[in-house]
Amino acid sequence: MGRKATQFHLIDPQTWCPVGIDGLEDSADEAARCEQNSIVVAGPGAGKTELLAQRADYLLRTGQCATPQRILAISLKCDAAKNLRERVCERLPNGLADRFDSMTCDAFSKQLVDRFRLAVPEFWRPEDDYRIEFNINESKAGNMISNAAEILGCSPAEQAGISRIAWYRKVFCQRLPEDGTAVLDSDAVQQRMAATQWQHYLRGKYRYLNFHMIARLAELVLRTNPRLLRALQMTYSHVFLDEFQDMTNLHYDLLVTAFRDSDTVLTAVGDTKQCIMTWAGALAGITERYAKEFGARPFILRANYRSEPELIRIIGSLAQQIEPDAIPPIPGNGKEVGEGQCRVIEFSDDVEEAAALAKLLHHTVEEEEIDPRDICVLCRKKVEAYSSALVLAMRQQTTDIQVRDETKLQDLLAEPIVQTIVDALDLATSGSPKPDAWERLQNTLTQTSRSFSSRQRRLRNDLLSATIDCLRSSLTRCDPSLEAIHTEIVRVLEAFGENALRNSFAQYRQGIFFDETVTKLSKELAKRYGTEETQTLNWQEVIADFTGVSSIPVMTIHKSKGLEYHTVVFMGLEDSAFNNLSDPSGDGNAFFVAMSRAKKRIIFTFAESRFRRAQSKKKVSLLYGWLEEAGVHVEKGSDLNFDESVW
Ligand SMILES: Nc1ncnc2c1ncn2[C@@H]1O[C@H](COP(=O)(O)OP(=O)(O)OP(=O)(O)O)[C@@H](O)[C@H]1O
Repeated sequence: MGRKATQFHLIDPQTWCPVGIDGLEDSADEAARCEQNSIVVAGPGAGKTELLAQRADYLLRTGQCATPQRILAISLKCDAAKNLRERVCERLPNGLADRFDSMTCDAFSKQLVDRFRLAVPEFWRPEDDYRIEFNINESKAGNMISNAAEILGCSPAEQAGISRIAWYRKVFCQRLPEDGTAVLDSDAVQQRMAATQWQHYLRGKYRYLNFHMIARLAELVLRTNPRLLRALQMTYSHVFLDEFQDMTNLHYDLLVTAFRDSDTVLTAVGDTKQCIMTWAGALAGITERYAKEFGARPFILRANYRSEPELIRIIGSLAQQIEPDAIPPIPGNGKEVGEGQCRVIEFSDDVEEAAALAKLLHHTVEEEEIDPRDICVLCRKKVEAYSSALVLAMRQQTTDIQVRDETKLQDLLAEPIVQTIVDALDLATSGSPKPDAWERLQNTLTQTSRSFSSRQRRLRNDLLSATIDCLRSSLTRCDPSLEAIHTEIVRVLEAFGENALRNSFAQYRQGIFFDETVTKLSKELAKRYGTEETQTLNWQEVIADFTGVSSIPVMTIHKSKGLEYHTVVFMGLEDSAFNNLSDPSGDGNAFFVAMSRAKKRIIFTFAESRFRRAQSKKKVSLLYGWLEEAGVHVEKGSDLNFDESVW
């Protein structure tokens, strides 16, 4: 079953052509082969992620990225990094795909800090047992100031005039000076408090860091260690930056230190209209700044390969509302006219809305035979609350298809060890062959045994096959207890070697994230297998329920970035769902992201009463106006006729 090591013959750049698609539009083809820093700006569905996957193929197959050099792809979210890695692995054989590292900005920063912790200047050096704490954030700045003031013995007057958010941003989002001791001695009280609070987190009783701090430490370790910096630049001949428009100043600063003025070639792709991270510090005007500071060659793509022509027309109209000089997209498949549907439906309340949507979704799956995973329900926020009535209404349909809040599991499902464990359980309990699962396990085996001899690799492969055989019988007898399920999971981890897994994936090298992930997975599986009312004692059902193969995902717009679906339903085009329409670059862009996830169909809903409260459309009239301008008018839910096809 194992794969043979394969020799690759490099191909001539002239003879390379895109893999798995008919072709690239001219400027995308040029960008895929470009030998200098570049910035590719394109609308939704233009194939920006696809272009990166094709460029990886080009660079590795033609030897432009020559052994032992590697490509580093940086995304903002785990599932985007996973999506890009999968697209590359689908195209390239193992020996080449191995040299493609796809990770989030946070994972990249953390990997640098963990691997080179001892090279961090002493004042800022974290202990090796630090933990990640998401609770260290701007909203806690007041507590941090009080804590630092208490340690320093500052008077209330000294704390009084400090603006909390500005202080937080200064302390945790600006470059660290190499010598922190000097800051502790400085006259500036805010700086002293900052250095004191850093020390509190680095050396206090509990050692916690957040990802802002980690990004800063990563930048510092590169800035203060030229040999390390050089090694990084020599390792990565090419760097890809996906969803560049959402990059924060922290991440941008890290990039500047890491790769500006080096031979590493950077390719950034992005779309300013999809920038929805302003709240998280996305850098205004980042594309212009990058183009200037990195001397990047610009490319503009016009095609939209995702959506049907009617939707592309509406997306083009919205794009021009957001950016008046936006270039209208053109259908990538050459279709001039075709399907595509955008509707806005107004309901009297959320119960009527849920009943109608349940019928529509049921119809889409059963009659149109659309895979539930190719449908998505979006909310601006509070997924659980917005979808609760729909969840109930779906349960009343005569179908197994359910909707489920994907926000809770999306990150867990994107974890490589979770995929590995689930694949092993699936292979052991399925009655049919699962070539994809086996292939993924083999890839993990390759990744975790890079430093092994071929004999050791063979042994590992045999151990994996034996583990799956063993699971086949042990799982059927497994007790419905958390401990018993955890034991089965540990068997899978042992087949790869826990240390080998930890060392192969940056996020698991340090701290407790590996153990936390395994525990979370055990709990999720146990919950479904047998410890609650929903127990099944049937592993295939447990796996299907956990991975959600037959459920329609509900998620926030933020989580849907980079994804695409046949049908998208956006629930709640209402004032209470949107906070910030006075600045259309926030909520307006989010609305644009939602609109552009659909391949064939998007429905927006409004409920006059939701959560038993009257809803209004005053602030969102901007968005209704954009739709109206594009020729999309509001329909009444009560006019829908479910006896005929409502589509
Ligand atoms: N050259 C191409 N030929 C055919 N299909 C393509 C091509 N490029 C991309 N696609 C397909 O179009 C869809 C959108 O591509 P992709 O996700 O790469 O776009 P994107 O620009 O990253 O989108 P977004 O920014 O909206 O998330 C995908 O299904 C992809 O497989």
